[in-house]
Amino acid sequence: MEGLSILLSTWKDSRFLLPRKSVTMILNEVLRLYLHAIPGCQHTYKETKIRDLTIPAGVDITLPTLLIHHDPWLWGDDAGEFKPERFSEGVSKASRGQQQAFFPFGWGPRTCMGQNFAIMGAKVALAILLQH
Ligand code: HEM
Repeated sequence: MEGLSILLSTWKDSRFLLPRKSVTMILNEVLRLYLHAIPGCQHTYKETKIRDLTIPAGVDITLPTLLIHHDPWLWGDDAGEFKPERFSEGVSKASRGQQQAFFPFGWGPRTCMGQNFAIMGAKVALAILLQH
């Protein structure tokens, strides 16, 4: 699967060619603003240290993805607006250098296993929508 640009390039009218980078920007912005997935929840089975933070055993930990994805300090005063162009120079530039502020699929060893499958499905859906 070569992504939306290939799918649409089979269409004769070049007005509908959407660069692959733009597709990524659009999907990133959708995942940033409208993520309704329940954030991953992890559990400490023993006392756990993360730098200078000590978390006792038996704690459920989750991150407020939606709040972080909407934080004006990270994303700017237009954090609530749909602006795919904010991702034109990558995630880091869009989020004041805080690459880890964007985590629609979680992070680390328990990151979403279906991430690539989900993105591919979204690209196909977008292509079908645009074709019609
Ligand atoms: C846009 C769509 C999706 C989003 C936003 C999403 C998001 C997430 C998030 C936030 C987690 C938790 C990660 C963590 O605990 O740090 C997760 C886990 C997981 N996701 Fe997804 N997901 C999506 C689609 C899918 C699809 C399509 C599949 C399967 C085909 C899938 C399979 C899984 C599995 C198996 C896990 C558990 C991984 C583990 O605990 O090791 N996800 N997903």
